[in-house]
Amino acid sequence: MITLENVSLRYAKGDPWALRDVDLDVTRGEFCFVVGQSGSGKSSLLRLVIVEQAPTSGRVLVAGHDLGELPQRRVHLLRRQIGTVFQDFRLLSGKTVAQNVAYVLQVLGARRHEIRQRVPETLALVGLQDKGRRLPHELSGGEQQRVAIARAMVNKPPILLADEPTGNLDPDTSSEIVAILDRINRAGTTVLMATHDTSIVDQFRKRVVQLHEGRVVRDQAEGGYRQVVAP
Ligand SMILES: Nc1ncnc2c1ncn2[C@@H]1O[C@H](COP(=O)(O)OP(=O)(O)OP(=O)(O)O)[C@@H](O)[C@H]1O
Repeated sequence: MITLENVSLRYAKGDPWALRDVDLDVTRGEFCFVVGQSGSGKSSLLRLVIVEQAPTSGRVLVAGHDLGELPQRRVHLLRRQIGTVFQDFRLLSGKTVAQNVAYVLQVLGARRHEIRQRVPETLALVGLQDKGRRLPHELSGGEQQRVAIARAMVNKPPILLADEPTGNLDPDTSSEIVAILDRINRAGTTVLMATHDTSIVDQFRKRVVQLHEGRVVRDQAEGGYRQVVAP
């Protein structure tokens, strides 16, 4: 579903490498954490997948498309297949919860009856069926992040990217949010989540790809945040 082949990235000549010789293959239906210290390249990796950034060298394939060969006019079609969630929620403050979620479908030109059906369905998926008329500032941080997840999922993309989605949340709320991502993953969506939340990674035991100075230094099934070295 997401493949990086020998990918390196630096933002400008003379800069350090943000990513270096990265090989990664995330198959359909996987849940994969990308971990590493601040500046290790996690966000850069996600930016390549969403076509916000081209690699300096190497190949990136997403949902069967070689991004190096994807014409600019097709990029928006690929992005429709990728839901995104960020640390800072990025909701539209003047719109209600339901309007925030509906907006995506409106932009995609969905029919009104489809919007009327999909929005409550998706709010129920994240447990916010009773909060559709609230404004974002009337919600807790965890609830705002649920709205962001609903917005990301309302058009049923096969891929969900999450960049530090628990960065602004307390530990219990963080667990709830990742439990929702886990549920979405179990329903078939491929999830790639960048995080430096140690307890979340240890709790959920998914595939862990660890970056250090742009290189993959660990790729472990059901891993913890830190590699446990056998005595
Ligand atoms: N737009 C940019 N222009 C120039 N350099 C950048 C840019 N974005 C990131 N970098 C550099 O690329 C490297 C990797 O950064 P990146 O944001 O991918 O790391 P990260 O692991 O996501 O960090 P954090 O956890 O702090 O978000 C860093 O050296 C950073 O300074």
